[in-house]
Amino acid sequence: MFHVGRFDPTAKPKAAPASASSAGGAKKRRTGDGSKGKSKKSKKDDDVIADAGAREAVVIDDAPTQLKNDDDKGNHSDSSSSVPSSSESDDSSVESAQDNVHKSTLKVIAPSQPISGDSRKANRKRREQDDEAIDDFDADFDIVENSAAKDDTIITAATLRQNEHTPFTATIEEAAKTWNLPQFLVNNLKADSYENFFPIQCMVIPDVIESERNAHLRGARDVCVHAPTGSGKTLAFVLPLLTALHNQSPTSTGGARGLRRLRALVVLPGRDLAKQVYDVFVRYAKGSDIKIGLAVGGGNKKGDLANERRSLVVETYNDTIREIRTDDGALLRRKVGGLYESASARLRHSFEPTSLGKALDAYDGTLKSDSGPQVFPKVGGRSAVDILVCTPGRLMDHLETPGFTLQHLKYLVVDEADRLVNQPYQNWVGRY
Ligand SMILES: Nc1ncnc2c1ncn2[C@@H]1O[C@H](COP(=O)(O)OP(=O)(O)OP(=O)(O)O)[C@@H](O)[C@H]1O
Repeated sequence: MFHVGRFDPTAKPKAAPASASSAGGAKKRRTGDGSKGKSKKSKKDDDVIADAGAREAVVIDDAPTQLKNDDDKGNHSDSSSSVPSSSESDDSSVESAQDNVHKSTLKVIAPSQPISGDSRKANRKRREQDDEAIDDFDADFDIVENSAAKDDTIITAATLRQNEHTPFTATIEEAAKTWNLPQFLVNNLKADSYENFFPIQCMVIPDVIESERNAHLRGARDVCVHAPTGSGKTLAFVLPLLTALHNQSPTSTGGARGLRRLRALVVLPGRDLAKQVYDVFVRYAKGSDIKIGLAVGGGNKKGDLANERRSLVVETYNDTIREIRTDDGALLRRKVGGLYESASARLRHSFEPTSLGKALDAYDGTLKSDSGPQVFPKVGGRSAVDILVCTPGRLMDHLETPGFTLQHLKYLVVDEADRLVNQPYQNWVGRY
C-alpha cells in the first residue's frame, strides 16, 4: 500500500496503516533489520513538528500477492461511504489506512478493490481494453470507485484514466511527455530499457505530480497505494519525488541561495530494503543535482555513525580542534571533539542571526532560561542531501545529529508500513 499527502502538523501523528501482511503480500526482498529504535520522546521533536508546517506523506505497503477481481462476485463498495467497504481482509487494511491518516486529504489507489455502482460496466470495458497490457498482473488492477471521489478524497482507476489519458500501453516517452517528467528521468528509464510504465505507475505517478503542482491551490493530499509485490511501486514514488524535487531545486528554479535541504524522507523497515530503494533513487537521480543519502546503521566499525553524519550534514568534523572561534579569532566555545559547523555557518542558519550566543545555543539544542535549560529545536541544518532513505532506528539516531533537521521536510514515504508499525520502532512516528 502506498499513501501520499500533507500532514497536519498540529495533529497527533499516528501510526501508518494497519497491517496488510495478514492478507498476504510477503515482500520477496524482505530482510531483518538489526537497528534498534530508541523509545524516549522529547519535547524537542514535538517542537520540530510544530515548527515544520505542512508536509506531505507517502505510505507504501504491499498488497496481497494473490489479488482477485471481485466484480463478478458482486462485492460492491458502499457508494455513500468515503471508505471502500468489503468483507475482504485487504479492504480492512485500506480502511485502517484511511483511519490512520487524515481522511479529509486521503486518496487511495488500491488495485483489487471492488468497483461500485453503475460504473462497473464501463470500468469492466476499460479493463478489457487494458488487459493485454496488464497480463503480467492477471488483470488485478481494479480500483475503488466511491462517491468520496466527488470530493477528491478517493481517486479511482476510472477517474485517473479519464483525467490523465495515459493508457497502460503508452510508451515511456509518451507518458513522460504527458506527465512532464524531466529529461534526466526519461534518459534513465531508457537506459534501463523500460518500454511502458506498469499500471500502478500509470495511476500513481501523474496523480502525485499533479497533486504537487496544484498543492498551492487545493493542498497536497495523502495517497495510499496497495499493489502486489513486484508491481513497480518503488518507481511509483521514486519518479514523482525526483520530479518534484528537481522542479524545486535551486538550479532548476534559478534560485540564488543554492541551499540544499532535506525535503524527502523514505523510511523502510530493514537495511537491505533501504539499500535497494537507495540504489533506485541514485540510479534515477543520475543527471540531476539531487543528492540522496542513506542512513541504515548496522555497520560494525566504530566510526560508522560519525561517517554517516558527515554524509548527511554539511559541517566541520574535527576530533582534534576543540574550540569554536569567531572569524576574528575570539574563543566562543570549547567542545570535546565531535561535530560542529563553523560559527558563521551556525549563525547563518539560526533563527536569531543577531545573537551569536543564542544562535549557538539554539544550534546545540539547548537554550537556557530562568526556568533552567530548555529543549530547543535544532534549526537550519545544512543538509548534504535532498532525500534520505533510512531505517527508523537510524533515523532516531540522526535526530541527535547536530545540523540534522526535518524542519524542511516536504515528503514522507513509508514503505511496508505494516511491518514498520509492527516493529518496536513504531514510536518513531511519534518522534518524527
Ligand atoms: N515500468 C517498468 N518496466 C519494466 N520493469 C519495471 C518497471 N518498473 C519497475 N520495473 C522492475 O520491476 C521489478 C519490481 O519492481 P519494484 O521492486 O518496484 O516492485 P515493488 O512493487 O516495489 O515490489 P516490492 O513489493 O517487492 O518492493 C524491479 O526489478 C523493477 O526494476
